[in-house]
Amino acid sequence: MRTIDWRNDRIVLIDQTLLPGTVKVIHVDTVDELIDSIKRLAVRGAPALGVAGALGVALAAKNGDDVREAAEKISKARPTAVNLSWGVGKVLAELDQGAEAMIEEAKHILEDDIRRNADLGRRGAQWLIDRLGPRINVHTHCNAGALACVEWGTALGVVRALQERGAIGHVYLDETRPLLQGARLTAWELQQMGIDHTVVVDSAGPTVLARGLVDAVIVGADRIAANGDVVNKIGTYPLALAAHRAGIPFLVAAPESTIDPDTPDGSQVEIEIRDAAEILGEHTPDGSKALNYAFDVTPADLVTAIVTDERIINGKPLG
Ligand SMILES: CSC[C@H]1O[C@H](OP(=O)(O)O)[C@H](O)[C@@H]1O
Repeated sequence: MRTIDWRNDRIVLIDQTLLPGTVKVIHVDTVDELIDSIKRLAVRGAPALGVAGALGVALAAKNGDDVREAAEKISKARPTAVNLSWGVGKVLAELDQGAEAMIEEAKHILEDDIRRNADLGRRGAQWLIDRLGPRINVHTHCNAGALACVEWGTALGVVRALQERGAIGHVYLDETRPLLQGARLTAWELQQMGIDHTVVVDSAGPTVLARGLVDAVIVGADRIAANGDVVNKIGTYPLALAAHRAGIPFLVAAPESTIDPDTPDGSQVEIEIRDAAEILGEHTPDGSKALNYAFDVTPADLVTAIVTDERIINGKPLG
């Protein structure tokens, strides 16, 4: 089952807010329904957002909507992952060719995501085996698996390729509060893959590294700036600091569509601040405030290497 797909001229997607308990496929017939699915993280993850953006513009064209207006609204649904506006822009560029051409471009982006992430997964696995093989324990953060893409993950795509080569040891993952993409989604994917894994609380991630329980950290990305700064789920930056301190590789796995050459560095990236209610709950006194950053910035000098579907980038500004 794909995370997101185009069937009978409709967008279909798994509602990830209900996982792991319920696998519910929802049908999206309007741009407003798609925007709601993006905002509430029914569909999420940078590559999946790129595909959602592409399919959303195609849907607008099929429905006879004002396509430019729809493209603008979809792009604004979430600000940080560059893939969303990338996917929107790729299909909007076909506007003059008509709705059928736009649908074909969106379907190409959908199918290409699978190939690109399989390529980057295998490239990243080989990079790790060459340095750390033959059996590698890793720590990962949030969910950068098939549920963040179409059906091949990025960080978990590397794990899947390590498994293909018999080189995956144990995977440690953190819960990733407040929406628990790690404990709910990554744990579920690893269980489906038959890969041994252990969940820790977010703040324990650096201790997992300091105690030598893993050989490398692998994470995804939502936007990679021109200087190599990596924007990813909140909690990534502390892991990069801890990896540097522990002297282990910090590997970022992302397709080329996550690289944003128009943004000079991470300080220029809009970091999504989500509703405080996602953090506050019955355990917190009324009147308490919450600051709910959804992402953070890992400076390029803490990133050992970036693996994409086309290349390995280590320690150099992106060109
Ligand atoms: C393969 S990119 C996945 C990336 O997206 C996640 O963010 P969200 O769950 O808020 O969409 C997180 O940053 C992951 O690393």
